[in-house]
Amino acid sequence: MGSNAVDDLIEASSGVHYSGFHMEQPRTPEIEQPTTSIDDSFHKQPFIIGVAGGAASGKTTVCDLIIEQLRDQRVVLVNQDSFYHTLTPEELTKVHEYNFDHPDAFDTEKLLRVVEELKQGQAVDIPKYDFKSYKNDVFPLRRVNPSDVIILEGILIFHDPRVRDLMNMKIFVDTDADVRLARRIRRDTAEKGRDISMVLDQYSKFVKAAFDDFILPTKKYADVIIPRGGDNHVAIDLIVQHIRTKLGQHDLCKIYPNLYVIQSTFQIRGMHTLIRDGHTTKHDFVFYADRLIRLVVEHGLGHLPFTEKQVLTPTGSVYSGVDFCKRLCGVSVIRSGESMENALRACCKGIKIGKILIHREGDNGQQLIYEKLPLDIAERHVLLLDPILGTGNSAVQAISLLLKKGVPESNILFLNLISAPQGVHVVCKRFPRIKIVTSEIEIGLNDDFRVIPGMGEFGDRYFGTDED
Ligand SMILES: Nc1ncnc2c1ncn2[C@@H]1O[C@H](COP(=O)(O)OP(=O)(O)O)[C@@H](O)[C@H]1O
Ligand SMILES: Nc1ccn([C@@H]2O[C@H](COP(=O)(O)O)[C@@H](O)[C@H]2O)c(=O)n1
Ligand SMILES: [Mg+2]
Repeated sequence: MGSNAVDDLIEASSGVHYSGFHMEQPRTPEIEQPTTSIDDSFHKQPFIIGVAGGAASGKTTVCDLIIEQLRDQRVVLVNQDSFYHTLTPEELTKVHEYNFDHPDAFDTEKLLRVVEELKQGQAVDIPKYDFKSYKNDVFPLRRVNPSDVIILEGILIFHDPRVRDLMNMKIFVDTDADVRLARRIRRDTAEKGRDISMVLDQYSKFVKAAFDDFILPTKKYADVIIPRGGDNHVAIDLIVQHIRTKLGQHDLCKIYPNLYVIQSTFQIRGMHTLIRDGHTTKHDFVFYADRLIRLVVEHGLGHLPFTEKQVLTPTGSVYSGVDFCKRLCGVSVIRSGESMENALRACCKGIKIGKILIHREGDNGQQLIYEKLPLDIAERHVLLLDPILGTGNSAVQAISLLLKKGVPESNILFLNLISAPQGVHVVCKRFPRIKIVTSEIEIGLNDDFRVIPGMGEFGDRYFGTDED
């Protein structure tokens, strides 16, 4: 990847470009401080999949199977059929001469507008097409919300390069012509109110030729070709696995391989929704923060080294497993980091936990006030605990202290609940060998260097010091 591409990625992943922002720099009035505002332009880009193939090849069936397997993701299916032009009264009188398999039969400009809006994070109204009346203005329109995954499906969805360019993954469903025709006869007679002779007539006049002239030539654009459509479970499993991997990756993970964002699920989103809600009670805040912390800790422990170990089970069989890394310690950044200690203790019996207190002076200065660390910390893997990574200033102080105590950089795992891109850049650039495990990446920082959207003062909400 060229340096320009990396810069572009950094800029995109930060929401705002902080080219003039350095942690050591005093905040001088003459330097205009960048502001990250929660504007509509920032949102995670959806993963867009295109599914093409001949009519009745099994495209919709394949899409349904992908959606079913991606059940904990927000997925929306957009059919190219919805963008058929409504026939004029004149065209309606000669409907048997109309070629529904030609690229001009579709309103591709409208399709592009709709997908662009969804990409921008806006809800859209999609027309509903009626195969019996040949109209696409059937009310009510289909309301579609922005989603993590958008699937664009249709016979000619790879035809227009502008639509193709929107796609992160292209799938071509490859089914023999005789199977397609047989399925088409069954489907169109059962569902579209046509008789066999009409279906065969349309097939020989338009469908077969259009497949050879327009659909088959787009097969070369596919990343994955699925023979046997919905019957090909191996292909569908592999596709779903790939989508999951891509969805779990924040853009920042592509820049910093040591940044790990735990894979989002509706459960995780739900817990975040609760702890971010300013109206959530202290009791609920603690409950859901604890659940999330436990997930982050468990995920973090997965990055520790292990040794292979075999044990004898009560049945007398050998089980080949692994032995946990024993030389561990936690270090919490007082005060918020202390909220993560219980989860660490619950996972690692008898773990030693040290403490660091860093005082924030104004918005920039960070001063180390107190430290109490195990004497043999240099021989241990350290799980550094702080629920929020904001500017990265405290993290840099804490990590610098651990390094001074002789802890190898690669033995430090920094665990937090939320990370601002600015903090990630600061920490990962300065300490490229430490690992950061977090549950969500934030939009950025506001004028006061507070994480947004954030969740307010974590320590106050967790320990109840914001209540009367
Ligand atoms: N593997 C399959 N075996 C049998 N019938 C199938 C299979 N895949 C799809 N069908 C049937 O064939 C018809 C066309 O499938 P569909 O998925 O709607 O294709 P497309 O969206 O490509 O037109 C549907 O009636 C569907 O139920
Ligand atoms: N009024 C219409 C519109 C389209 N068709 C046929 O539908 C096929 C595409 O839909 P798939 O779900 O099979 O991809 C295409 O072959 C058109 O001929 C139609 O018959 N009537
Ligand atoms: Mg279909």
